[in-house]
Amino acid sequence: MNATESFIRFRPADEARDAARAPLVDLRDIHLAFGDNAVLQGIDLQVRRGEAVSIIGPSGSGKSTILRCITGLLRPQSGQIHVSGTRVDELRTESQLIALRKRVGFVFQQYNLFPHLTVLQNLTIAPTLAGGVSQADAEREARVLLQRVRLDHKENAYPGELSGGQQQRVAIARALAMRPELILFDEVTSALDPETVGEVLTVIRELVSDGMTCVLVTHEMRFAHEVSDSVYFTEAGRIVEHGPSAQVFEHPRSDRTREFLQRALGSHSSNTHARTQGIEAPLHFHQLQFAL
Ligand SMILES: Nc1ncnc2c1ncn2[C@@H]1O[C@H](COP(=O)(O)OP(=O)(O)OP(=O)(O)O)[C@@H](O)[C@H]1O
Repeated sequence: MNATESFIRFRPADEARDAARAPLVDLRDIHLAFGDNAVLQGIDLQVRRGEAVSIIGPSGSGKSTILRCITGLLRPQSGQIHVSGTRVDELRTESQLIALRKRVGFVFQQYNLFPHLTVLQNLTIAPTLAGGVSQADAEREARVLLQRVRLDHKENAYPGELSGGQQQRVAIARALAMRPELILFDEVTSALDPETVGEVLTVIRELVSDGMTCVLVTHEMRFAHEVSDSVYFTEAGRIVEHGPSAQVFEHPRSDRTREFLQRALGSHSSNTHARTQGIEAPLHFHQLQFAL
């Protein structure tokens, strides 16, 4: 695979065959408590390469905690976490955790951009400092990624000069700049004005359709239904239901899932299709490879 292909992240056939055998993310019987608050009580969760997986459920049910375990920010009291062949729950040193986080992108509700750096500098700083990429290559890739999230005209702007949706798209591009194997999205639209939610969802939808492995914690139920290959419904630290998106959303087996979805979909006025009209025509990685 040459540098361009690796950056674009198409999945060759042999990788797809390997992926069918071993999940990229594999959580087995995870237990985690904060003091006497048992937050995760036997979580089993798998994500295959190229899959989009959503974790949905009531507030406080442990969704964000699961993501933080995957990226090594939290260590469970028991259970195993495998990410791309690494036993995350056994990592001990800071350098091991940094190496993991280069491979696992994490986009939060808060954008956490460096306010004193331009958009382009926000994208190049980690690849050049931690990724061993030359400044010229980092800038070239950053510009492609900014085109990818339709912010190429903002490369010299500072985060404070951007809308929330634009800042979140920079945060997604910054995660991509590390060439992660997967990206975790933790309620990335929750803090946005309604009119900018659609532009962020459009970017995520395109990543999913281009084969980026994604784990989404979201309250955007219609979006989760649309983009996910599989869905986990959590309640009180347990997986109550898991299955293909169509099954969980259209034919939930558990009464709790059904009740939750009725409430969430009923009370949520968003219309995914309407909300994704926020930005111009989709631009895909396979188009961008010619720009590299
Ligand atoms: N650092 C922490 N210290 C103590 N308790 C915590 C910590 N982080 C999370 N919790 C608790 O763990 C539980 C699960 O939190 P978590 O954020 O994973 O839920 P969630 O399903 O993502 O909720 P929401 O949808 O509201 O974001 C909650 O009871 C929360 O208060």
